[in-house]
Amino acid sequence: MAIPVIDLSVLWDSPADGLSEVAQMFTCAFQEMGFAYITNHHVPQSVIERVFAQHRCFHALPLEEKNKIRLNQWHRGYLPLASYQVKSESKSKGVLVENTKAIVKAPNQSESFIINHEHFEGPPDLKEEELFNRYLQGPNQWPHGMPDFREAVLAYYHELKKLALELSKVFFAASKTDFNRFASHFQRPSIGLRMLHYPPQPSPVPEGVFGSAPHCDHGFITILSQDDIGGLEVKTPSGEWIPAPNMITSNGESAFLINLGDTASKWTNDCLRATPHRVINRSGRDRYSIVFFWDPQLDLVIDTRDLGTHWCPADKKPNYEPHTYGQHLRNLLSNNYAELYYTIDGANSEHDQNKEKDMN
Ligand SMILES: O=C(O)CCC(=O)C(=O)O
Ligand SMILES: [Fe+2]
Repeated sequence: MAIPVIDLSVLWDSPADGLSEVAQMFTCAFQEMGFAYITNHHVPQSVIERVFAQHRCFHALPLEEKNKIRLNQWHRGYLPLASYQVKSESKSKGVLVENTKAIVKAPNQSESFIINHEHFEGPPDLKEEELFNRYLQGPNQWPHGMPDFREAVLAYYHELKKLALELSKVFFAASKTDFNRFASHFQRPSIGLRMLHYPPQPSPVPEGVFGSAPHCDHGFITILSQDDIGGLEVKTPSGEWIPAPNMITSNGESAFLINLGDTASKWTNDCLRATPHRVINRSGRDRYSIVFFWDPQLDLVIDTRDLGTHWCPADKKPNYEPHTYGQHLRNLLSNNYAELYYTIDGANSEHDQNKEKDMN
């Protein structure tokens, strides 16, 4: 079983017909494999190459420099090598597919630089200082003296935002639902952009040690870009791990890999799949990837019924109770990351520091 390729050309060439055509390909891809390459995505190759060049420069900095911007309680900054171990188990279509505790024996063999949406992208009626303390609404951290890095990352970020919005329209077209009903929930999206460096893993790779342990993503849509080192693997519905290498199209452009997170899968009543994936870097070389997590506003209620009866017939009860995306995200992050967070003055943050705070 191969990872399908979705060519987005028709989306730009004839938007109305193109949308339903792409939505059909999207449905096929996500009912089955749960991963797809997208080509002709309109993100300039120069923007991708520039951000990867800067990505390498950042991770080549001395550890001391990177540690100055350690991951803070707004989930922004630098996460050192092997500091984080995946704990959440993975379900796909409601069925346990990765018993994480039994499989994972070591922290992820990767280091990351993470930015999220800019905190000033918050509700227009809130003052910045109020917003500052709200869940996940804080400032990004940037390495000192690297203006080119910041510029390259933000250029990439803004291109991917545009692309992700188009992919959201495809999701709603696949759900036979008018995107405009939800557009406002994507005006202040929850975005995570994670730039991962995977040093080569020793050979043979010990059992249970991963660059990225098997997991499903938690959110709505993920857009991944990677170098040509390989190492990413995707679990097929029949339980086989298959490689998901970088793909360069005939016009010399890098394709993106896209997948759905748990939120999208639950929203569709498990009809579309969130698929487990993992990274093992057996190449003997350094691997670099960039993951763009595109999620709705934290207060959006995820309710299958809001997508009509396309994914769940009227006479059936949906598999999940309605819940806000913020509740889901908070559970996930506090389960997996909270003890890693550093406050601005360098001390570890309280585990549940933000528990009682507002969700917006
Ligand atoms: O680095 C990769 O290729 C995948 C990383 C990933 O799956 C994630 O960060 O969620
Ligand atoms: Fe992932």
